[in-house]
Amino acid sequence: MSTAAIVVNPVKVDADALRAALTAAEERWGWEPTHWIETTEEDPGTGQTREALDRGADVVIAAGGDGTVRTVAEVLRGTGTPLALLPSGTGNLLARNLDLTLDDVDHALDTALNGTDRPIDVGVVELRDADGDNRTRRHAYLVMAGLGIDAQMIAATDDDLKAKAGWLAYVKAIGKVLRDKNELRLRYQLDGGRVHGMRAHTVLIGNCGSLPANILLLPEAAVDDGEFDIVVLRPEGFVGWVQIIVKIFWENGIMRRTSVGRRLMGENKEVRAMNYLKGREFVLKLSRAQEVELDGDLFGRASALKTWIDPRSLNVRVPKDA
Ligand SMILES: Nc1ncnc2c1ncn2[C@@H]1O[C@H](COP(=O)(O)OP(=O)(O)OP(=O)(O)O)[C@@H](O)[C@H]1O
Repeated sequence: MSTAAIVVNPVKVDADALRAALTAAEERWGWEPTHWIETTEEDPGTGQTREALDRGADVVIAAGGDGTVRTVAEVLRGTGTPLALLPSGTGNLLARNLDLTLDDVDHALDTALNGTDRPIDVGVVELRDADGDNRTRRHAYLVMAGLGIDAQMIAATDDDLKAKAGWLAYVKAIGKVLRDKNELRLRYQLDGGRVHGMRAHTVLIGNCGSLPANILLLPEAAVDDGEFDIVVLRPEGFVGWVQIIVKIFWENGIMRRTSVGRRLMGENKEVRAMNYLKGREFVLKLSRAQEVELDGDLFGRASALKTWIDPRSLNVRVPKDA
């Protein structure tokens, strides 16, 4: 008989309801009782996932928000043991990008115990700390890494508003962050090529296309194409920001439905304030240290980073009919 382990963030999950649903799913599919392991503030999932692997779990279910999913995935990367998702945060970035059920616990558990495995790419990043002693920290991310305004936006986003208003909270945060002047000078190298220098406000490195707030910013990014899609935002002045916001709303179909939107976008959908790059390895050096964001959580300040794709290194459970 097979056994699952579930890594639960008890702050995010109704434990009694989940235990009952788990027992029913185990009975439906003939699985042994699931190992129930809770995260703590100090260890948000690393030790728990290692314990699940040590116990020989056939699948590890992450029950929590994007931070919990990222932490569990970081440990499962390269092991072959599949990750199943029981979305319970506000973002659910990976589940959205994989078109998984967001609000049906029984369906999510059926997928965990009786789904099929889909290999996806994982982003790996080495962050060089800002304090100059050249220490590096290595992390994995599933959806995106960001720095510049993106990370500041996450820091400035009010959690209550995020819960109530979804992506509107980010629009408010963009306004707040833009009041600071914070252009970065950066040097980057893509796939070992020439070193480029540029000024920018934000760099987003995407493994999937949908960002927090469920906004599609990187329409071509696919989770298993072995490549990142990178977008560098370098707007000049107010018009540049308007162009970017219009472009994002255009890609999401919001602007396309209005005549104002069609007029603003015009015939030519190229926006000079946005640069798109594609590659497997990206090295970035910054003129001053910046807060870095991985899958929507902040990871401290870094003055340089190197990131690469670990292709198809994580199995994710998806429904058999997906
Ligand atoms: N037992 C616990 N008690 C208090 N805090 C916890 C506990 N377990 C985990 N945490 C904290 O929860 C955070 C992770 O939350 P998680 O990613 O599950 O949800 P979230 O960030 O609200 O998700 P989303 O961004 O999708 O809304 C970590 O900061 C971690 O320290």
